[in-house]
Amino acid sequence: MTEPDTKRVTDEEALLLHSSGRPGKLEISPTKPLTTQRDLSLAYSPGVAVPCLRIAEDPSTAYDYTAKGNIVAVISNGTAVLGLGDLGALASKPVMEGKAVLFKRFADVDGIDLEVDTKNVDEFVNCVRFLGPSFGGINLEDIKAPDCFIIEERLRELLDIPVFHDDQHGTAIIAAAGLINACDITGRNIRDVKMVVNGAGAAGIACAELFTTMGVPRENITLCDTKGVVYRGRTDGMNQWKSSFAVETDKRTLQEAVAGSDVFVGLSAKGAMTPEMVKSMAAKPIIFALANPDPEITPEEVKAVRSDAIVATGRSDYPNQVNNVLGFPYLFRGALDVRATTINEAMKVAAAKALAALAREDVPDEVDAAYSGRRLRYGPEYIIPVPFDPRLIVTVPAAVAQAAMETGVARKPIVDLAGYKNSLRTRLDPTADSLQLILEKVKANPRRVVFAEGEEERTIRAALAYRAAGFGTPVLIGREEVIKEQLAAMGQSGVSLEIHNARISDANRRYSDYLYRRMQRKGALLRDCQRMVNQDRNVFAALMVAQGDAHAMVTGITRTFGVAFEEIRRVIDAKANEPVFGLHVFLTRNRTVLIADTTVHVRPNGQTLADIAIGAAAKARQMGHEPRVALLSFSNFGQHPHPNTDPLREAIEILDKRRVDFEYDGEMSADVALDYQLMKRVYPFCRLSGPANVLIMPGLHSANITAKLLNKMAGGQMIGPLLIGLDKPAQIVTMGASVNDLVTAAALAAHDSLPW
Ligand SMILES: NC(=O)C1=CN([C@@H]2O[C@H](COP(=O)(O)OP(=O)(O)OC[C@H]3O[C@@H](n4cnc5c(N)ncnc54)[C@H](OP(=O)(O)O)[C@@H]3O)[C@@H](O)[C@H]2O)C=CC1
Ligand SMILES: CC(=O)C(=O)O
Ligand SMILES: [Mg+2]
Repeated sequence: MTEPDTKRVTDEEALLLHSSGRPGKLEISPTKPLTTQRDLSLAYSPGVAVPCLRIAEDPSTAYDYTAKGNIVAVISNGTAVLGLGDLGALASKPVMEGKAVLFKRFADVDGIDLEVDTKNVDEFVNCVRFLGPSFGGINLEDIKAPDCFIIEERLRELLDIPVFHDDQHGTAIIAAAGLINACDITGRNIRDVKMVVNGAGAAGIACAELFTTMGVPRENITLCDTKGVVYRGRTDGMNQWKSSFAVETDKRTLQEAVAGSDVFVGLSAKGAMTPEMVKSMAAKPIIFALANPDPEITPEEVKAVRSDAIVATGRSDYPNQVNNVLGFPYLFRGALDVRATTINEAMKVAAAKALAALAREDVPDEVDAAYSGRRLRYGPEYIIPVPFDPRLIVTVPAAVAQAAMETGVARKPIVDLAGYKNSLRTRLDPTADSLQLILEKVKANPRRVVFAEGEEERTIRAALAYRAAGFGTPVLIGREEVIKEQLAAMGQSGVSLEIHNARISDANRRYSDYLYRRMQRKGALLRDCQRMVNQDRNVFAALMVAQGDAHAMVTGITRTFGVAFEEIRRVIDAKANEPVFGLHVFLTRNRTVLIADTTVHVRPNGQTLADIAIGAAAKARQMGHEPRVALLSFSNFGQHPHPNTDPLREAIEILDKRRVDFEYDGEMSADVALDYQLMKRVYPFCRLSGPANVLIMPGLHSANITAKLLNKMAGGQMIGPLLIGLDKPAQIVTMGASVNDLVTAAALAAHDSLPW
């Protein structure tokens, strides 16, 4: 079983993430141009009056003329924040922003968080009720029981959009999916299981309800809370929702209830379950310890006493993550797409069954590879899909939308379900996905990465973050006393890191000899090589990689790219017959573009441009994109013959002769490359079948300027420069790189050291 080896993130890192740049995790961006006076006249007064009047006449047109149909409000009063209790409305905001970004990331739903500062049920209901028309749906979050039951019920009656309490139904759907499969794997019929649900709050009651809908007899469920068993006749700490699960029994404690049971579902608090209780359960017990952030009992504690158990938690660092993140984004995606008036039982059951069925399917290679080290094969350690499975966005919303149509709550039924599934596929950005999968693959195969500029504070922080993220062992080059001083200044004096001081390293002689063998016919004496090994940390770091003492290296914040590159190249060669070049990956919501060569060749000739195109196309494929390569210029297809466009035309001829297996064309200007309608209208002969996603620049001036302008001025995410084509993995960041940039570069270098 995979176990969490360390605390994956430190408190400091979590605070830094939330406070860095624009504080928080969300921003709102316009979808229409607002540049000219005409834009303003259309989007605002007078143009805006027209849709207002249409909506007043026919409210359903709000879905056509406003963003309503894709917005879900994530609303809380902070009375049950995760398992942390009543922290109040404001303190719940990080979780609500978090849920909003998960909506966006996993299902392209625009989530917006609202923290309502009242514990009064009537006030809360009134507030949400009157805000309701603004949204396509309402996701209630972290509201304590029993208030959450009353709030949800009343809002469902008052509003004609889906109102869904995530902690109830999101959790119940995922737990039900896990239960279906755990029963299947242990050979149980869901109708026969004896179950204890510990926690009689929002999540516990809703899970028990959905389990009964799925076939578990009500009398087979024993509900427990802080007062023990919820039995018939109990009066202490009761409410009508608990009463509906009160059973006739002599048992009074969790310990008594659990003895002999098949299933334990914990939705209570850390440590509520003990190893003794686990021992007393039936053969092949099913244990869902779902309290967040710490479960009722850890998988290690369970396995120590019962190796035959199937265990799930709410955490991402153990197998079998039963967490509502697998549910709410996709439930709402499906519901919004058919303009559902509600999310009903049929839609929940459809989602649970779709999740359960997906876990039984063969896992795609890229997901499997990313989680290697874990067994992603249907069985005791894989009863539920993993959150980064790209099939979820297609499978679950489609099942939910279909159920909505079948039960008559879809205001806009989908006619072409296959077309709908295709459109779902395109909602996610494959690069964000593939980057995540790359990082997961490194976590599953941790690597030793040398951080050459080991005395720099940013580097030390990145090294700590690299290790904390589970990517492997960071190795710092520098003087131990200086690094320790830095650590102390950072409040991390007790922390130990592997440090190599080049000057006094045991490997010094071996590295000098190796370097001398490479450089003796390039004018260097042994003593020159010794000096380089002693004094130059990039050379030393590269030697560690070249000599197999580390898997990869990262550098760049103290030297310009050119200097760092030259130092590394003294030690590491290019791959045979491949050019070394720099690549930036620019990600925006609707497209991902790879730009090359942004760092190495100042005036590439035709051959080099063709080689760069081939290398960049291969990288695009590795990142999940089918490459469409454009060789860029100021000129389109011979429009302005000029010596500067000759290498581009030559490159096209070379690619023609080499019969490469990807689409390419040029020379063309950037607007033509990126605007497919313009391309087809003006240059219908162009061989690209869509807008270009790999841009090969004619020279370093334009490439480097483009990458930096986009990074500074455009609203997207830039990854890079990635150094492509070296025989051993090394990455050079820019001098202004952040700690996060360094960690990403180190992880990408680590990934390059893995066999493909
Ligand atoms: N994995 C996932 O996806 C999810 C996990 N959860 C987790 O479930 C837990 C409960 O959340 P939620 O239902 O929203 O909260 P609520 O406040 O609505 O309910 C909490 C319930 O847990 C009971 N409880 C608390 N401590 C214990 C204990 N030591 N032993 C037995 N019962 C206990 C309370 O008992 P009483 O009624 O007597 O006060 C109450 O019934 C949290 O830890 C939360 O993180 C929630 C949603 C999703
Ligand atoms: C996951 C979640 O929603 C919770 O723990 O409250
Ligand atoms: Mg919650």
